[in-house]
Parts: sequence; C-alpha cells; structure tokens
Amino acid sequence: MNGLVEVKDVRKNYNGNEVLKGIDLVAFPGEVLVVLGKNGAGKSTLFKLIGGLAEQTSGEIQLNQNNTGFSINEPVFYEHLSGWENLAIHCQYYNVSEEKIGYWLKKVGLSVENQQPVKNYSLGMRQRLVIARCLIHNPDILLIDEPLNGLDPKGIKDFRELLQELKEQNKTIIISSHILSEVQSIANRIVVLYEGKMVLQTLAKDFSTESPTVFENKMINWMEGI
Ligand SMILES: Nc1ncnc2c1ncn2[C@@H]1O[C@H](COP(=O)(O)OP(=O)(O)OP(=O)(O)O)[C@@H](O)[C@H]1O
Repeated sequence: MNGLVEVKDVRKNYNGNEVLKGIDLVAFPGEVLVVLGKNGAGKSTLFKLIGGLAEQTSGEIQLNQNNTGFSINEPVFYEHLSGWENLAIHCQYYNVSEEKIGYWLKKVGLSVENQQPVKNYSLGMRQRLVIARCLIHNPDILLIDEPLNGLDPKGIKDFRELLQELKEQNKTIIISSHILSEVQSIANRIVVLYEGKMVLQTLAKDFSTESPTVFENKMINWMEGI
C-alpha cells in the first residue's frame, strides 16, 4: 500500500458493541481523504484511533510519519485565554517558534489584535482557531473531524483554498464532513462508513462528471446502506 496513513482490518468494540467492523483504508501524500457517514456511523471513532486517542480492539494502524495535526470531536481550548495565547501554548508544546502565530491567525481569518478570551468566540471563530492550531507546527498528516462545521461561506472558501495549498505541499489530509456539495469539490478519495462498516472507498474523480444532485443522492444512498 505505502500510504502515509494505513488502516488494516481495524475493529473497535465499546462494551461488547462493535462500532468499527474491519476498516481498511489508505491515505497518500498530497491527497484529501473525506470520510462520510451518517450520525453514529463510526467516523469520530475511526479518527480517534488514527489520532492515537483510543486503541483499536484489533487490526493495525500505521502512520508512516509522526508529525500529525489533529482535532477530533469538540475542540478543547484554554477558554480564558485569547486565540494568540492558545496558539502560543501549542507552540511551546510542539517546541516551535511563536513567530508563525500571526501568520496563521490571519490565514484562517482571525484578527491578530483580538484580545478576547476564546470563551467569547463564535462557533466559526473556534473552528478557524482549530484549523490554525492543527497546522501551526507544520504537520505532514492533518486529521480533522468536521472542519467545515460552523464556518461561514467565506470560511468555507478559504478552507477549500487552504486544502489546495496543503495538497501542493504533499500533506496527507483526512477529514469528515456532512456538507456533500463541498466534498465533491475538495475530496480526492472518499470513504463511506455505514454502521461501522466501510461500504465505499473510491476516487472522487470517478464522480467528477456527476451533477451535485446526483452525487448527493448517491452518497446519501451509500450512507443509508441502500
Ligand atoms: N466512548 C464510547 N463508549 C460507548 N460507545 C461509543 C463511544 N464512542 C462512540 N460510541 C458509539 O460508537 C458509535 C459510533 O460513534 P461515532 O461518534 O464514531 O459516530 P460518528 O460517525 O462520528 O457520528 P456523528 O456524525 O454524529 O459525529 C455510536 O453508536 C456511538 O454511540
């Protein structure tokens, strides 16, 4: 396979309930892999296993590069600190220079001068800060659960352009999303989970000639197990 991220026959049980049922996937440098699935399909669980936040019951996960930026489930911040201060703590943790903080705040559309604590941020501002935090230490693998969640149209457009830049830098990007219109334009590879099983793994270009409506209907059918 030789991907940067390789997941082989991974299973996860919670209290005897199998929520991931033998997942195989591979993500390569320079591509965006989007994981789709309806609520409860197993996306966040898969992300937690890839991110090392939980351990699979069986199977193997190989990251052929240690440097990962990830955000899974609700992002946790130091709520009483500003966005800049939150990124500064992250830089200390990863032992990288604080010089890039201003660059990344601007890049995700946040004000460098904003001294407000993160607890006052809107959902979209928090999401922008998550994206900056995931990238500031220049990871090779980016893993974000629902990065489009809460972003306004400009935020979505900026994120789409950012993904293009990251692909050109040969990063491996794995995200989940419920916004199918965006998935069709940003994905290189699409994986669909249904009740913990991978029911589709395909190259997005196989769907490039489909109208957005046909694409949406096909993906929803896979997600509904039809
Ligand atoms: N810590 C846990 N303990 C027990 N069950 C869990 C735990 N985490 C997840 N599950 C169960 O695993 C299944 C998959 O959940 P998961 O959060 O991975 O779904 P998801 O695809 O990310 O859903 P959503 O789109 O709603 O975020 C669900 O049935 C959920 O209840």
